[in-house]
Amino acid sequence: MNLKGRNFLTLKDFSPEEITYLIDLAADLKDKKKKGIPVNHYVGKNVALIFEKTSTRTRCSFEVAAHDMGMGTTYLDPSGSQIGKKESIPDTARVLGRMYDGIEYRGYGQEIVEELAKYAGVPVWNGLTNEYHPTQMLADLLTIREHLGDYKGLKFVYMGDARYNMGNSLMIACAKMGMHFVACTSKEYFPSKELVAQCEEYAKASGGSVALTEDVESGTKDADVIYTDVWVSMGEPDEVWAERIKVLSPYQVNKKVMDNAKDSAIFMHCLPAFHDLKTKIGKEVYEKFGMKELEVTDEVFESKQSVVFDEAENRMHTIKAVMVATLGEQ
Ligand SMILES: NCCC[C@H](N)C(=O)O
Ligand SMILES: NC(=O)OP(=O)(O)O
Repeated sequence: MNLKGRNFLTLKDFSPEEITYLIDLAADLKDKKKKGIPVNHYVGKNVALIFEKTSTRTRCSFEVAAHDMGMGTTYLDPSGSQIGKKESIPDTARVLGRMYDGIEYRGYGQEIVEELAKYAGVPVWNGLTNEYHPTQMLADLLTIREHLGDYKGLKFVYMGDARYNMGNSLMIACAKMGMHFVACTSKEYFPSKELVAQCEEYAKASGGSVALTEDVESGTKDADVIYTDVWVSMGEPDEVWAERIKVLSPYQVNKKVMDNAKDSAIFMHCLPAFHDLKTKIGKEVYEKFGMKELEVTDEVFESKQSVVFDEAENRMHTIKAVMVATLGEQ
């Protein structure tokens, strides 16, 4: 399989075979790293990492993966560059494309990363936009495969805000890989009709399915995977907290939800998660709304069924695979 020169902007652009190839490659790179076998023949290559929103996992994954392979990295945050203020995206893309072998972008609208890719002339990797989070998908797919084996026929339930980057991307990933995706949430947080229709087409080809429900009992019954994400995403105004808590509280992942799923079910979350009072925002939310736990209870987060730190680790191995594949296996 040759993905050299390709951008990685959304999983919509990749066939199930290409996705499987990237996951296989990530599993191989992970195995090599664990055995201490170096994959460091990318010396002389350099990548630019643009973050217009904050990050722990994505930034660290790109940096560790690049450094493991002998590459140089430059981190650009919104305050440290001209991007979007003095300099347009097409100009930025053409400048960085002359110096770097690949560019990661995390920011707001998907159209920004698409425009960057149009002008850069080198592979561009989407490190999260409002609409999609494709590198997270590869980590999640690798994690599911490690814990549950084959994807085909698994019931995958996403609870919470299903019309944003994580809900959208997981629906695409599940539909492409033959899983039965269920968005279990209030109907105002269902994914868009257009994306649902597109995913139904993917599911037809893969043997999967897409369903939307407001009913927690039937939605989570016998699930293999229960997934959730923060109720308020980066870049959204603080004012939405009250409404989100009111509408999404019935869709919190708690013991009752996990007990309704299969005994073998796993709990997943892209992180960061609000499951205790150890964060600044968590404390503020508690003071304002009296909620100690939001999208997931501490009990579930810390349970044996929780695979959230496997997902976090797999961000690095899968991002390494994306870079290897699109820069060219050497
Ligand atoms: N770290 C991933 C966070 C995903 C979340 N929906 C956000 O956009 O903030
Ligand atoms: N899951 C994820 O994207 O984490 P960061 O926001 O820390 O990069």
